Amino acid sequence: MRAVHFGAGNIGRGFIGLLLSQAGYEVVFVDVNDAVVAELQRRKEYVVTFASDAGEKIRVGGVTAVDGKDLALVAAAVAEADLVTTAVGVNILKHIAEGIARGIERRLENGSASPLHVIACENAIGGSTQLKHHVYERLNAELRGKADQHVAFPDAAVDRIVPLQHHEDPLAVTVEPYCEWVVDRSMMLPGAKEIQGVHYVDRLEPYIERKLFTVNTGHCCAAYFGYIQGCATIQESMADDRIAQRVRATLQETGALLTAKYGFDPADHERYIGKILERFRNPHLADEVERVGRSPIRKLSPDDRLVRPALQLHEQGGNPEHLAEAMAAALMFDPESDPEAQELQKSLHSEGLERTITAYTSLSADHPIHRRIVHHYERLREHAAQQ
Ligand SMILES: NC(=O)C1=CN([C@@H]2O[C@H](COP(=O)(O)OP(=O)(O)OC[C@H]3O[C@@H](n4cnc5c(N)ncnc54)[C@H](O)[C@@H]3O)[C@@H](O)[C@H]2O)C=CC1
Ligand SMILES: O=P(O)(O)OC[C@H]1O[C@](O)(CO)[C@@H](O)[C@@H]1O
Repeated sequence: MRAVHFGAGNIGRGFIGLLLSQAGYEVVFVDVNDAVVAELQRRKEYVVTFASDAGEKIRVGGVTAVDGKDLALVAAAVAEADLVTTAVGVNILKHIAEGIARGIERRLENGSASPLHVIACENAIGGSTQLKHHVYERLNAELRGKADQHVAFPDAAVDRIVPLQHHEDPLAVTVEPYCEWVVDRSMMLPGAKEIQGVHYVDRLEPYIERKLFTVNTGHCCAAYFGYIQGCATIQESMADDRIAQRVRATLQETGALLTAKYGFDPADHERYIGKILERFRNPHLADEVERVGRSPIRKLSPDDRLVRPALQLHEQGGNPEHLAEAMAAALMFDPESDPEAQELQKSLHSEGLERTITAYTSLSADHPIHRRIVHHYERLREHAAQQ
C-alpha cells in the first residue's frame, strides 16, 4: 500500500507519516523543501523521539519523497497512490490542488477505478472539503462526475503537539506522546479500507469543534498572552499563574458552549480541559509562542478557534468575555517574521482598531463581542505601556 503525503514538516513526519508507516503504508512525502526532499530520498528513513521521561525513539522506514515543484512527478505519485493525505497548512491547500487534480485525471483516464481517499490533516473545520473544492475547480465536468464515484475527501481532525524542530538532522522530529486522528466515515467511499490507528466516526463535527475550541483555542490564548508578557515558550507562559488562569477561563467558556451544544458530560469535559493544560505544560518540550500564535489573521477568521466559539456562545446567551480578551491579545501579536501579524499591525495603523476588527473577524462595530474586543485591546495596550 502506498500513501502520498503532502508536507514533510512537523506533523507530516512526526504524526501522519509515522502512523501511516506503522499501519503498513510505504509513505511518499511531497514537499517543496529541497533539503528535506533530498534527505528523505537518500536515507529513506527518519527518527521520531517522544517528549517524555523515557524519551523513546522510533525509526520510521519505508519512506521517500518527491519534489512538490515538479508537477508531473506529483501527478504520477497521486495516480499510483492508495491514499493521499496532507499537512501543509490550510492556506497552502490551493497550491497543492493542481498536482492532486492532474493525478486524479490520470487515474480516471487510465480507466483505473481503484478508490482514492484524500484526507487533509490541517487545523481547520472542513479541511478536506476545502481541498476538494480547489481540486474540483481544476477538473472538467466529465472528470468531476467520474471523481464523484471513485475519489472521496473525508474531513478529519488531527491532534498532536509538534513544536518547531532545532536538530542538526533535518529529518529528526520530537513530538508529544499523545495523538489522535479522527476521520469522518460518512464521507468515505463504500467498502473503504480503514487505516489502523485512525479513529473513524459517523459525525465529525463534535470531535473537530471539541478539539479546535479546546486544544487550539487554549493554545493560542497561552501564546498571545505569553507573547505580551515577553514569554518565549508556551511552557514559560503556562508557568505564569495569571496567564494559566486566563487560558482556563477561556476554556470554560468554550466548554460551556460544547457541553450545551453536544451534550458532553461537564465533569468529563473538565477532565479533558485539565489534560490539555497538562499537555501545554509538557516540560520535555519548548514550544515557541511565535509558532503557536502564528498566522493571527487565520486564527481571528470567522470560522476559526476564537470567533466561531465566541459567536456560538453569544448566540446561546453566554458571555464570551475571555474569548474577546484573547482576540484583543491576538491583535497585539506582532513578530516581524510573521507576515499575517505584520499585515494586522499595518491595518491597525492605517485603518484603526474598529475597522481592523471588523475586517478580520467579520464582527460589525455594533456587535457586543466587537465592543468587548475594543475594550480589552485598549486595556491591554494601556497595561503594556505602563510596564
Ligand atoms: N505542528 C503541530 O503541532 C500541528 C499542526 N497541525 C496542522 O498541520 C499542518 C502543518 O503544520 P506543521 O507540520 O506544524 O507545519 P510545518 O511548517 O512544519 O510543515 C508544513 C510543510 O509543508 C511544506 N509545504 C509548503 N508548501 C508546500 C507545497 N506547495 N507542496 C508541498 N509541501 C509544501 C513545507 O515545506 C513544510 O515542510 C497545519 O495545517 C497545522 O495547523 C495540526 C495539528 C498539530
Ligand atoms: O497549526 P496552527 O493552526 O497554526 O496552530 C498551532 C496549533 O497546532 C498545534 O500544533 C496542534 O494542534 C497546537 O499546538 C496549536 O494550537
